[in-house]
Amino acid sequence: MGPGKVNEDLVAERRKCTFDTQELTYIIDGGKEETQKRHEVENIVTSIPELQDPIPEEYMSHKEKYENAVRRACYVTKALKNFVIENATKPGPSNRYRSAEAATKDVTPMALHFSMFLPTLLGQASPEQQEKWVPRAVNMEIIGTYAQTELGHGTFLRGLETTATYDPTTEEFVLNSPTLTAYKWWPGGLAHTANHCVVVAQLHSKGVNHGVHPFIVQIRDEDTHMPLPGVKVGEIGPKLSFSTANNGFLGFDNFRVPRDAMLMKNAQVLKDGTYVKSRLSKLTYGTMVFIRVMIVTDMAYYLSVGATIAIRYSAVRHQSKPKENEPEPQILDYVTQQHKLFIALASSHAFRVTGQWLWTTFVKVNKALTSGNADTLPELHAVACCLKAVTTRDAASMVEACRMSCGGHGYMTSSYLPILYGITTAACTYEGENTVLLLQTARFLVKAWEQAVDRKAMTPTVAYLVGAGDQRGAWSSQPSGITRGMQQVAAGRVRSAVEALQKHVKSGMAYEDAWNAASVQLVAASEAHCRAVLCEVYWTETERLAAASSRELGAVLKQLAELYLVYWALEKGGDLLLYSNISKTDIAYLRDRYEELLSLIRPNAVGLVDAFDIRDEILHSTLGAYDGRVYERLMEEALKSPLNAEPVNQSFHKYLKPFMQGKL
Ligand SMILES: CCC/C=C/C(=O)SCCNC(=O)CCNC(=O)[C@H](O)C(C)(C)COP(=O)([O-])OP(=O)([O-])OC[C@H]1O[C@@H](n2cnc3c(N)ncnc32)[C@H](O)[C@@H]1OP(=O)([O-])[O-]
Ligand SMILES: Cc1cc2nc3c(=O)[nH]c(=O)nc-3n(C[C@H](O)[C@H](O)[C@H](O)COP(=O)(O)OP(=O)(O)OC[C@H]3O[C@@H](n4cnc5c(N)ncnc54)[C@H](O)[C@@H]3O)c2cc1C
Repeated sequence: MGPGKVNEDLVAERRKCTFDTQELTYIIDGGKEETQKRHEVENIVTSIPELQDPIPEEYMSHKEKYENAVRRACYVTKALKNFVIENATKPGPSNRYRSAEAATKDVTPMALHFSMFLPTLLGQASPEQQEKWVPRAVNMEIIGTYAQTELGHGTFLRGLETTATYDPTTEEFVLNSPTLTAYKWWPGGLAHTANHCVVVAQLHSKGVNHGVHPFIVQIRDEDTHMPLPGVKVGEIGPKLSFSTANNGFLGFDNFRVPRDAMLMKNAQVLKDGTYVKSRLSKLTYGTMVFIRVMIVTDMAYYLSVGATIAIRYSAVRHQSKPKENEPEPQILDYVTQQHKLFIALASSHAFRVTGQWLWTTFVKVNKALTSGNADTLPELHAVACCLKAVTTRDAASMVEACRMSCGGHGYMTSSYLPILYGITTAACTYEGENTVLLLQTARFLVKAWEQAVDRKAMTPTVAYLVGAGDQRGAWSSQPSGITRGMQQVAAGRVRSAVEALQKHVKSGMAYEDAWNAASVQLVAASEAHCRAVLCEVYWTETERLAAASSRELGAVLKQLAELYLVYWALEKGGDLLLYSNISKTDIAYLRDRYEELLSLIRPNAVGLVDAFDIRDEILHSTLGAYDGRVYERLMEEALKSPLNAEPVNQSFHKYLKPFMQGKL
């Protein structure tokens, strides 16, 4: 196989694909026009001459990696200015911004500017403040981040210690970090990239603490980039991944900012220090809801990357000889390999579809909020919390399964899978630690259960709870039957958790202690509810998409969605036996059907990942490139190791030789 030639296994795989991969690409991108725009963006990014690295990023020092990431981020952002502006001012799930991924293999130090700083200005600043700050932020005359988490507190926002005390004599807020644990800790880009940030601090005025509020704060001189007097800022050091994200710490010592640094769309402080309450205190948490909604689509993307790498590699890789007289099979032909990988493929579609649904819900709720109606906010918060938690947990474990499915080569950084795992698993913690978020959803479910028992009107995502305890109904192993079964599991789990909670309360426990005692069950109830939502949204949307697609593609889309449902029905077999009318025979049928679905998807596996249409320059993987030249690429990358620049390393003369000769 010469350079540039496509691996023959991949050629054969592509030949046997039964559907038009481009038709699916258009669906994934949200239409032909979106695919074209994404290609346009990618063409710009991949032709930036400055993006050719002198040596692979992995071999750079910590400091060099950061400097290189800043260089790349600047060239990419400059080249993509128009798209960046469009994306920043019209947010929503789109594959276009993925092209920014080409800026760095890891996370760009400008990520927080776009993902949280700008959205906070758009969501929390008054119209006058937006006029002042948004154009500067959009044009990147200033670079910002979102500084909320502290050394001492990330989850418990009411426990944050940074203070912003209003001084009416100068009409300024005085920012302070009264303790070590009050230092901001984690914000991306904070260390050496940002010169502004949104700081979340306890607002004190006229001697009263009004709780946490957001402030826009300049932390570095716009010209010299020196930290301003009273600001202590730096980097938090190496971590599992995010090595180029430039996460930082930040402390304040009597640092003064003008009154209008407080973002005043919701609550306000008047010149004399009078505090004007927000009509809804939780609006301060709005940026977090927005990001949690976006994360669901991020996870769809990360899974598409993991699946592309592992499935292409599995088509190229041959191993073992089950039949002595036949060639070694492609590892993709092992059903256990299909079991590891096809669920990642299906989950990517499930999360994309659900992410889109969640975004539509978010937009509707925000429209209602603008006209003063906050009735639907609790449901949005509840569903965004559990979807963020479950999709990040699934994505992290499935990306790790993709990595392990590539055997030893999956452990190579050049496969990209270790980096991808580091990025994906971070999402289980950031933007709300997963268990904490599931417990938020549980609060909503407990109330919803009480309403369902009283036969009150229910909001859409929990409507299935009404009457759930009365009649189980006949089991059906068809997709809509499985979806109903997952709802029965969720209802059963919610009921059990509520009963546990009530039992603890009746035994004399304080409600908070009873909550803690029942919390394992409460988390399980949230997960079950979330799975029911995922199954329903994915199947309903697949039926619509399949009906609007060619017969060939429609069939494949349905196989994938059914695989997702059957996989989770089997995973939750115990719960289904407890809470639905499924029988042992039904479970045996589902096992057979699962194997059948794996074999139906097998011929299209490579076509399905090709349809994700992720360019090699963005995939960054020796194992997953389109041409499948896996071994050549592994060797090419290995030869780039600085250790291979000389045949004998100086450590031999300095240490090894004297050591081996007993002269050390
Ligand atoms: C690239 C990576 C970038 C990463 C960036 C970051 O990580 S940035 C950092 C990201 N950091 C994080 O994500 C931090 C995670 N922590 C948090 O979000 C919050 O502190 C908390 C929600 C855990 C608790 O907050 P608390 O102690 O103030 O609240 P509570 O438990 O007492 O509940 C009171 C009521 O409020 C309701 N409610 C709560 N939130 C919302 C909302 N957003 N909307 C609407 N409602 C909401 C809740 O349902 C409850 O209603 P109920 O039942 O009474 O009717
Ligand atoms: C890669 C990365 C990037 C980040 N970027 C930013 C950023 O840009 N800006 C920013 O402000 N922050 C950022 N963060 C911080 C992040 O938002 C917090 O780490 C996160 O919210 C979790 O908070 P914590 O670290 O305090 O965890 P903790 O709350 O201390 O969690 C530790 C354990 O305690 C448990 N726990 C805590 N409270 C409860 C409870 N009430 N009930 C049950 N269990 C509980 C948790 O489940 C967990 O198991 C980032 C974090 C990471 C890892």
